[in-house]
Amino acid sequence: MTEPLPDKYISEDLRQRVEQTNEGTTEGLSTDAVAANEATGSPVDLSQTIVHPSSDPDRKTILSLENVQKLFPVKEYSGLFPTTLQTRAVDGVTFDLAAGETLGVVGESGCGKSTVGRLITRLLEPTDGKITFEGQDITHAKERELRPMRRNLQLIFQDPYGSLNPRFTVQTIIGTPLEIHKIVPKNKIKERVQELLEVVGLNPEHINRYPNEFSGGQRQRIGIARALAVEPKVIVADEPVSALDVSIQAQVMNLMSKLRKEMGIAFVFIAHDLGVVRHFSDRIAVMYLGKVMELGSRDDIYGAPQHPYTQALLSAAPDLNVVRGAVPAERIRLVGDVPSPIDPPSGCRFRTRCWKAQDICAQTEPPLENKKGAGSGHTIACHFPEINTEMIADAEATSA
Ligand SMILES: Nc1ncnc2c1ncn2[C@@H]1O[C@H](COP(=O)(O)OP(=O)(O)OP(=O)(O)O)[C@@H](O)[C@H]1O
Repeated sequence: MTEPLPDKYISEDLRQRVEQTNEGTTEGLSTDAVAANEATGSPVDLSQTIVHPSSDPDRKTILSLENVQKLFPVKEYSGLFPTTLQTRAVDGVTFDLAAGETLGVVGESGCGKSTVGRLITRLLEPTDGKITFEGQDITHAKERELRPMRRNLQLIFQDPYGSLNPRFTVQTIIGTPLEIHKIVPKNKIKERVQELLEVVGLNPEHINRYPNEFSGGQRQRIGIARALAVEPKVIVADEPVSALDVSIQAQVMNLMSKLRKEMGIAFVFIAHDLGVVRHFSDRIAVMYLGKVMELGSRDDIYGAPQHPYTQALLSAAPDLNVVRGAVPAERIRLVGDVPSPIDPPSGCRFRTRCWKAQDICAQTEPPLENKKGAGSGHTIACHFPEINTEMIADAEATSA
């Protein structure tokens, strides 16, 4: 059974923040749902408890990206002299994140998900666009200005092996951020590290162990404890469970679900697996070749997806049991490879693999906007979106 975190784990600052974050929310994540699923080891089913802050005007925006772009210079050696080209890793991404909300970011390998994560945490500086955190423009903030903000913008890495320094003990790994950000007095650091180990389900007596003395799942828990230590407002989790065994994945996901509610943390959850994202996210952004193709609530994306690319991704994952009529009964098979981000197609980037593409798709880039039949806050970048007519018919029949 998952108990709520004891009072000692939560500072007064954090408690007030959690109360503010949860104010005006219809319902939060049920820890019972987490507990029930922990017993079976399966991922959490949030179907009855999900919160959609996007449709909740009381939730305040904590982070926003406006038309953010990141170009990486790459050298090409085709002629006598190398030419410098640009990889358009992220090319005009816009979204907001509300306090306490979880936004899932999905898409195939190379679509720019990790780059978005690194831009948000300002490990990378955007080439263009604007990033705002709590109303403050941090797009080009220098390291000195970023330092106080780093506490609030934490990153959990994909690789639990490479992300922990093998020469440091757990006490140093988790204790250093506590010391740098002066979270607790120096003489209380050890005690606090032990509390954090308990919070993430590790033995506090293992405080003097080194990373190589833990399993992959345990190391990821250490990474989570390190991120939690500074009581952040936003955590970017970049494929946090993809390197773990399936049974361990469920445990780590359940732990993060519990913590995000009880500590009021907003998450940007990056994954290529639509199944993992579904269980963890309030809203989902589907990316393709550096762009967001579709953005909507969990119900929008899994119940009434309108972008052909989202439909193709869902259609390739029959285990997801999406809503009837949400995707064509016959599996959609995407042909061809993802084009190079150095020279993406004109107009709609997905058009070279899209079965609905017409001339306009090569000429005009479709904006990410609300379309007919889509709920409020559900935006789609497509000239020919698919509408779930069965769902609309059902809704009309119910209201008649
Ligand atoms: N430092 C870099 N220099 C040059 N190109 C880069 C750099 N980092 C990323 N890229 C390129 O930018 C594009 C997006 O990369 P990114 O890692 O963000 O994708 P991703 O969706 O996270 O992929 P994956 O799921 O495989 O991690 C890729 O084409 C990648 O090769």
